[in-house]
Amino acid sequence: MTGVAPEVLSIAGSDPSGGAGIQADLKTFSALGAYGMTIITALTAQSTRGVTAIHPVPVSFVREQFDTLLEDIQPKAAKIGMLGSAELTRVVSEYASKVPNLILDPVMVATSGDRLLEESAIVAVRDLCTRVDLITPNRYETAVLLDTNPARCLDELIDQALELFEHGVSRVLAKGGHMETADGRATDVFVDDLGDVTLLSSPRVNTRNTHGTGCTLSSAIAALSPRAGDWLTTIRKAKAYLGEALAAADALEIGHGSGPVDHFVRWRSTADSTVAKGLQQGPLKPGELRVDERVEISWPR
Ligand SMILES: Nc1ncnc2c1ncn2[C@@H]1O[C@H](COP(=O)(O)OP(=O)(O)OP(=O)(O)O)[C@@H](O)[C@H]1O
Ligand SMILES: Cc1ncc(CO)c(N)n1
Repeated sequence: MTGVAPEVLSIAGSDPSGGAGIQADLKTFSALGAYGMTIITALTAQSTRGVTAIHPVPVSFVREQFDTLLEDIQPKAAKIGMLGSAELTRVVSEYASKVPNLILDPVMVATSGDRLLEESAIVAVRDLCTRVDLITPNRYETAVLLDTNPARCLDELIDQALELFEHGVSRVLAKGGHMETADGRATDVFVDDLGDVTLLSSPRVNTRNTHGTGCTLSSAIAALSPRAGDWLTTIRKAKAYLGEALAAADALEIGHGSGPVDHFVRWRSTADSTVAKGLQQGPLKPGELRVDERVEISWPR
């Protein structure tokens, strides 16, 4: 049965501050018109300032969540975020073949610098990378997956993304959010299933409020993948959405650390003329709110 909103699943950890993890994923799914569902792998005690504790969900209960959900609902796409441990990574791997359009964000460290994946889980994460349709590692995660040093420039990031592809990963989006480039842009490297490389570059938003950008991007790709067409188009649309959410992040004023992006920027800028006006008049030029292109969905529906 196909309804008005594709069923999209987030397999991830909880962030009580609402900017990353399953909370960010559900907001992103909703903002982009998908029907969001979750399988929770871990609870974190976390704020915009950092992570103070992690409480993993028992492996048997993660299995129970999968079995119960999949008996009833077939997701049209899913994203995998925080896994925490090797055992949880292996359990999620068992279910990888049951979900189409599967995206793995190999979360290792939070924006605050706190570890979210045990060192001993890396081998299992490498194996999971070869069982999904797309992986979205940042510069640091790309290096850990390859057991090498983080790329110092775009050329090195391209080489590393291609190396992951050669190791049997279907598609790679190596994110350059953490890399300083001379042109001051945020550039990601996409390697498609034929090994062809496309650079996706967007204006760098000058903000410290980047908590959950990685979660938001992988969720946006999942939310759009059942409808947007090919992977490159889907990723472009997801980056466009994230660019707008990032550009509006400062206006949210949430927390005292690295705050979240504004997942509902599109709703706000159409529904609330005061915010729309603020966005136009803020430090950003209006044209910079658009990254590559807009997603062709109207909101509110
Ligand atoms: N300041 C910025 N301006 C514009 N785009 C950005 C900025 N920072 C990150 N991005 C983009 O956001 C996406 C996420 O990239 P990033 O490298 O920050 O991922 P991440 O480290 O996994 O995120 P997180 O901080 O949530 O763990 C990428 O597409 C990247 O290019
Ligand atoms: C639960 C969770 N998942 C992922 C991230 C990465 O941003 C985070 N900070 N928290």
